[in-house]
Amino acid sequence: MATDIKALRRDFPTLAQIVNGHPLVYLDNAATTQKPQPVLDALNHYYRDTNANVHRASHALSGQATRAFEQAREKVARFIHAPSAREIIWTRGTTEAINLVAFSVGRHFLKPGDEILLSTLEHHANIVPWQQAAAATGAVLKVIPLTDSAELDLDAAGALISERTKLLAIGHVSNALGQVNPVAELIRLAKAAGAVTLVDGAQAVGHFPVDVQALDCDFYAFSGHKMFAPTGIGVLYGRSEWLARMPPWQTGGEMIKTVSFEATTFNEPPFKFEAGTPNIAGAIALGAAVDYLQAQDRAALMRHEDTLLQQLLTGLDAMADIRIIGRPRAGAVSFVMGGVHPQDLATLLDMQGIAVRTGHHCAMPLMQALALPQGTVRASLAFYNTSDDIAALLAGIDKARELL
Ligand SMILES: Cc1ncc(COP(=O)(O)O)c(CN[C@@H]2CONC2=O)c1O
Repeated sequence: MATDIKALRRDFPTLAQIVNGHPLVYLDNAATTQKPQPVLDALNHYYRDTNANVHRASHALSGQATRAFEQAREKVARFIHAPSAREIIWTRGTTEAINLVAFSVGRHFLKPGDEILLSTLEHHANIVPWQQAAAATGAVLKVIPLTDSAELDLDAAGALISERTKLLAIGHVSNALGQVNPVAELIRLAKAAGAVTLVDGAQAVGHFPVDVQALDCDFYAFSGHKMFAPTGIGVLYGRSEWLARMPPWQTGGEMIKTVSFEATTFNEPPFKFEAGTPNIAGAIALGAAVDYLQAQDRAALMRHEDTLLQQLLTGLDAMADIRIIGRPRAGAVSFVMGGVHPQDLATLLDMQGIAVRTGHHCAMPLMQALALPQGTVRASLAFYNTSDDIAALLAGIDKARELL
């Protein structure tokens, strides 16, 4: 049965807008995705019907809120095939998830001379926390270079991995170039050297199924707002053996067992890592986003997205003044138009109702490596985009060219 994309689009109210006198063509999904009505309803239902704080329930509303909150955790565990919901920690997003590991693993277990292995493709959220951990511990960063086609150089990665490699932090999908990294192979190589492995999955979970057990990573981080859920809620999956060893990174209420002025004992994971009142509505709505995705034929949606990607790549390739950067395979396509500042092109596209992103995409080291000081124009897809959206973008570029 073909997936009816036009019917799915009706689930996303924001897509029906008119922008600058034109129907919205939303191609900035790598920045944040739109939210389906069931996710919006879940937010509203919590605040309208079951609003209460969670855990330590002493009344009916709090019991309902706690059950919904913990059911959402169970849903996320199943969504990424984690062995247990106890390995699912709610965070504000990918950035906070990575900071948690950089603090509770990096700063507590790294020693002078230890090596943290990153890649040139990383988002700042998967660079700066490790830089801070290295500065605090005397560990050093090692960076996997790019090939001539701007892809991660797996051979170079193998040569960089040694007994000094104590932590690998790698993006699953590049937010800037839409490249899918060989994370399973990198994890295998790093684990063989005895390293801890973290995957930044921000740009993966909204596009294809993720299986943390198949990947065999120790940590997997992602944001709800990249997978059709609200902002301010994200997930850190952590292998239970590591969560048991890690000290808490924020302290206060919820994350304790006992407190006295003499000493404090901490709660068990995941609660040890969830200090204070959590984003209850966000977590429940993330659970609703998981339900929504799992009710779809995700293989069909992936085929649809890939068809759109090929349509876009073919159209851009046919333009003599457009250069596609890298080899995009999921979500995002970055390109430059000869001699035109990316923002100038994006502004002319916005005037036609077409939303794209420009600049360094929080990947300054990547732009430096690619000698793109002005960054790129990035169009990024989701399953609710259509062939008409791609055609509108390509026509919009042609029209912008006439105005430049
Ligand atoms: C690969 C990757 N890692 C980490 C993050 C940080 O996520 P949070 O902001 O949710 O913590 C992002 C955000 N993507 C940025 C946000 O806007 N445009 C982007 O490409 C990302 O794409």
